[in-house]
Amino acid sequence: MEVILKYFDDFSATQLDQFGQLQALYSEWNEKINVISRKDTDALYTNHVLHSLSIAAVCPFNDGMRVFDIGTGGGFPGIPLAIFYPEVEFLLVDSIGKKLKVVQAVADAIGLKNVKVLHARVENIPQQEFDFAVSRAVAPLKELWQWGRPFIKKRKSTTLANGLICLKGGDLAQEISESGLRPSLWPVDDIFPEPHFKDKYVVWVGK
Ligand SMILES: C[S@@+](CC[C@H](N)C(=O)[O-])C[C@H]1O[C@@H](n2cnc3c(N)ncnc32)[C@H](O)[C@@H]1O
Repeated sequence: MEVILKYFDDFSATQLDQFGQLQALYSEWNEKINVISRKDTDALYTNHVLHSLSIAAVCPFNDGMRVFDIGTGGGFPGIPLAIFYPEVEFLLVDSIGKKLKVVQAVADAIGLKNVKVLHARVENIPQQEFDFAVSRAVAPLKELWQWGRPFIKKRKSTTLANGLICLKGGDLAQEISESGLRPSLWPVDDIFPEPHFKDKYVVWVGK
């Protein structure tokens, strides 16, 4: 938990309590349903919570926005972002129902009111409007954009135009070239200088 307080110092008591409960909740649930690598549960706050919050550091969301998380798995980046932005509405989508059971249980346990989960392949979700799609470790950029784009309202409502913000690692040159897109990239270790974030990027594509 200390690692997130190194970088953010204005959380409310509710947010501190919610972030603080994640360790025990994910340790308990991960024993039953594997949603994060077992070796990672000890590093939950760096590898999962802070990593998710790099999206908030790059692109501040406004109150009232709607954001969907493509392939949220156990709730990343959606759950940390929903704690961070209590006035933003989040839809967390995954095709594996048992993972969403964990997400719903965590959201209920910490009293998150701005999160809904949807068990579906993202290609099949009913048409609706969002300001941003977020995603981590799900699919190549080309596919993420094909899936997310139809749902995103075209407008500039914050410092970046509405679009897709995803977390990716490694050498992205080929993936970007195959996508035919011109995304902007921010190295996560420029935002949060922690060794775990070497070669990890926040990637934004605007609509
Ligand atoms: C490697 S996991 C990453 C989970 C989470 N985003 C994280 O970073 O911890 C990929 C997740 O994407 C989901 N997924 C893959 N393709 C999907 C699709 N087309 N629609 C919905 N979920 C999908 C999988 O079920 C899986 O839970």
